[in-house]
Amino acid sequence: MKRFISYDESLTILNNIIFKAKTKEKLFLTNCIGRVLACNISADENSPQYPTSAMDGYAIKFEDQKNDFIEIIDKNPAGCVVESEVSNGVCIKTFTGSLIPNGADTLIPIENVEVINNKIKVTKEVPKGFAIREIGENYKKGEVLIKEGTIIGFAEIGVLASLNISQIPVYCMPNVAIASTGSEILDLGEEQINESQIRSSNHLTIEALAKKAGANTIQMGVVKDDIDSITKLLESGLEKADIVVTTGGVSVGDYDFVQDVIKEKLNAEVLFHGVTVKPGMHILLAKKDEKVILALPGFAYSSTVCAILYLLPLIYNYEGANKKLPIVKARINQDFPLKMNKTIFTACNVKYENNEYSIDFEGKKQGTSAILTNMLGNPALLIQKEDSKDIKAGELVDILLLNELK
Ligand SMILES: Nc1nc2c(c(=O)[nH]1)N[C@H]1C(S)=C(S)[C@@H](COP(=O)(O)OP(=O)(O)OC[C@H]3O[C@@H](n4cnc5c(N)ncnc54)[C@H](O)[C@@H]3O)O[C@H]1N2
Ligand code: MOO
Repeated sequence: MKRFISYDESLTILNNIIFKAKTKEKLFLTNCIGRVLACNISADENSPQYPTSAMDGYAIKFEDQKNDFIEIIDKNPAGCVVESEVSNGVCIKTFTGSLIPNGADTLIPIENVEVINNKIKVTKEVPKGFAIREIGENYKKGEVLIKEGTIIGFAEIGVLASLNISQIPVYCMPNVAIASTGSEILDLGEEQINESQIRSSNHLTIEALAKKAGANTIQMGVVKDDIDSITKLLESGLEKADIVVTTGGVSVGDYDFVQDVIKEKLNAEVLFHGVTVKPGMHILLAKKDEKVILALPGFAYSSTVCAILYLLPLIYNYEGANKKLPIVKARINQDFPLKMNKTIFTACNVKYENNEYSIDFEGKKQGTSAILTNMLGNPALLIQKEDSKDIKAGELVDILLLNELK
């Protein structure tokens, strides 16, 4: 007899899965966007390495601002190293990004001087050290700038480039094998030979989700409801992949063989089979050696919601990413009673206006868990926890933003 566990229990089990030791790969910087850094990155030099000008102006000695005139003895464009030095009574014209010449301790901006016959007269004084970027202002030699486990984004790429680092180690992404089971489902292009057959969407929806999350996907297509085909499919999936995802064949029908194969043919360790969620109550999670099998229900909306709730966190876990599903608060426009004692995920429309998210259900169809079209447009999932109260219009509720996953 199936023992249904709560959504929270299922997440605890999911989050406790330990995959085999993480492997690393070295990639060029811009191929690492969204990936997890596999080492600490420290600065091997100060930035800036030398005092540098932050403005266009004249490098002077601070006390010379009182002088009637300071003589300009040289020009110091960015990218050059000027030989001359600043001493009392003389200055060097210096530009943003140029090194501050030896002897100078202050940069007086162009706007604060009058130039008369190759001399400057200070019209507005500045404090000592003005507009000089000190050694190590940006970072100091030896400072850990980016920690192992960080997700690489634009700022990390820029900092790595400034360190002249072209390749970095990142954790490998999991290989995810995906297949849909069902004697009534047809793969793309397969000929329909009777009216009961439908086109399979699940294997491709899940491939899209997994790919967007960065996983390496292995598409295994569609297999019929027979024990041998499903056994071969799962064995082959487990050989190639770290995570095998199937859809269909996990509920109570005579032809729901996926669960039997997982339990009896593969002797996999079932971590749970049955969760009090809607949709997706028949979901099954199992471990075989260091690999994971996620068997999702066949209905298109169910399998998609479950892939979001369970497969994406498995991918984040595998790559060591401290990532969470995008769950935020939103204001709901209507009463929404809790229809059953389960954690329920209902498709809604979301918009962001006046600094808050709001949701409505306009155009959303009601019916079975087959309605994938409810996820088109600007969708989110309203989350009602199983122990929660009926929702009243105008309240703040939890929603999962689906377009963030697209
Ligand atoms: N007596 C009961 N019947 C059902 C129960 C139950 O508790 N008692 N649970 C229902 C719920 S809830 C779900 S969800 C489904 C799950 O069943 P399976 O995982 O075994 O899925 P299938 O029966 O294979 O398919 C269900 C449905 O989805 C369509 N389907 C299947 N694969 C695909 C695909 N790749 N792409 C698109 N659509 C697909 C399939 O034709 C069926 O209509 O069981 C309920 N029944
Ligand atoms: O488990 Mo089903 O997905 O609730 O319709």
